[in-house]
Amino acid sequence: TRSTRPQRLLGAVRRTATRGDPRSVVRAIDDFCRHTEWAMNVGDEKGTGCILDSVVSEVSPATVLELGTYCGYSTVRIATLLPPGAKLITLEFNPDFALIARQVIAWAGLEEKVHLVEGSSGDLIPLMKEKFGVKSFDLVFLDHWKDRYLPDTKLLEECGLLQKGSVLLADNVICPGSPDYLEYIRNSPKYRSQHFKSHLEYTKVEDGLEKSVFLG
Ligand SMILES: Cn1cnc(CNC(=O)c2cc(-c3ccc(F)cc3)cc(O)c2O)c1
Ligand SMILES: [Mg+2]
Repeated sequence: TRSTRPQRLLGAVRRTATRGDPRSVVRAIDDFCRHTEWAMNVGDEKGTGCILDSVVSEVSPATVLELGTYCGYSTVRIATLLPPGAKLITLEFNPDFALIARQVIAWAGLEEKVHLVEGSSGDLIPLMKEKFGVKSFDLVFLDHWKDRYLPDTKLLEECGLLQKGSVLLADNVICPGSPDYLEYIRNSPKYRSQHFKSHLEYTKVEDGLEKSVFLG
């Protein structure tokens, strides 16, 4: 049967990226998605040097939560920039995506820094403290189902997983969009938000990321 897009993306990584070199893995996926087949990776405009990379470097987080692994592109981008000893927990609901992402993360040589957990964010977030020994997250990257951004943010608050200064960075707040999340986070006295205009990965379609600092 025909391969899936994530399988073809993994093939491109294996063919063109150097094992153990995360930058070459990111470049291989960007090249594949720009020239061969689009895929919903945050991409090199919202990723490269501008927003995602600069926020990660600025926060220099000890603990990161990523919601929505997909093929592991942003997982590799973020993990590459983490200080020694830092941990990234990434949640993926789709087992097929998770299987590909594990191989992409392994090819990049980042298994030590990344803990990929399969399951729904709604089920897993309440387990972060007891099962994963997390006190709180310094950075949360939201990139999963857009209608889960708001409920999962409220869940993170309720579970005491955000502390003063924790940063939430949400992809796709314009396209596909997450209007209820934007409405909440921009009007809540518990957050200070900033919008970074950009484009949908590998296209000219308007998109953007929302960076929100939890004020405690
Ligand atoms: C199935 N699934 C598993 N994970 C998810 C969560 N991610 C998205 O939905 C997502 C979608 C798009 C997008 C798709 C089609 C289109 F025309 C325009 C935008 C872009 C992104 O960056 C995304 O993160 C969906
Ligand atoms: Mg996205």
